[in-house]
Amino acid sequence: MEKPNYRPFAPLIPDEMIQRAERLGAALLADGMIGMGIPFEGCMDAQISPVHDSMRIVGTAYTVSTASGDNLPIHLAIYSGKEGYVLIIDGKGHADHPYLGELMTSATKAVGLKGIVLDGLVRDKQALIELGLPVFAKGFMPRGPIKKEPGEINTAISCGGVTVHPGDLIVGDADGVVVVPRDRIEAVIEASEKKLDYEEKRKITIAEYEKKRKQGMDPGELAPQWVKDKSTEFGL
Ligand SMILES: O=C([O-])CC(=O)C(=O)O
Ligand SMILES: [Mg+2]
Repeated sequence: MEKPNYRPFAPLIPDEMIQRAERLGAALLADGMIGMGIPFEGCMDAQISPVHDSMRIVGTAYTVSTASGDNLPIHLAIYSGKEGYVLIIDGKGHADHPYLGELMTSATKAVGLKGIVLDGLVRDKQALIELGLPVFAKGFMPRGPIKKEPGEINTAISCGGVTVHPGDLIVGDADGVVVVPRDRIEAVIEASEKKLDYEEKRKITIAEYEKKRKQGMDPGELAPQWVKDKSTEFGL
């Protein structure tokens, strides 16, 4: 029998980059990908959402490919999992069975993996919330999974409409999941940090405007420069 396509782990993304990405979150990283030619700014399909809004994940991609509700490859990937990686599962959007639940998520947590992103369904929702390990999926179903084929591990996959290579940066939070290609991480983080500076300044301007207005003072202008430029362009 032909050996399954199981590849070695990509190196972990350095801690310094992980910490910078943690401060940014999914939306700012998606902004950082604007204009870089990365399809859909690396954003997975909106149906892939956290089991609980408080769940946040930042880590290095460890990929699995499977289909038709078959969770055998996911079991095999979990038990050879390593600390610091995020399990990214291409479940082909299968909607007739869930792929995993409480036991597999506890095992994922036990081996030190940072969480799970799955293009498919899960079960045991309440237990997953209590476990607290970040799990991102397309929804829930109580039915049992299937166990059949070995699938693939650590190959390039598609998850939520985005290509994911082992070693890519994965960031998920209440807004959804973004994938930053490995060779673009530094450039994307730098662009996202610039956007964060802009947003922090903008929040101060908005708060000052509100305070002055409430105190009966002239609050000045609220529209940012780019809106004023657009207004001029349209003769407003
Ligand atoms: O039974 C399974 O394979 C999936 C599941 O519910 C669990 O991981 O708890
Ligand atoms: Mg279960």
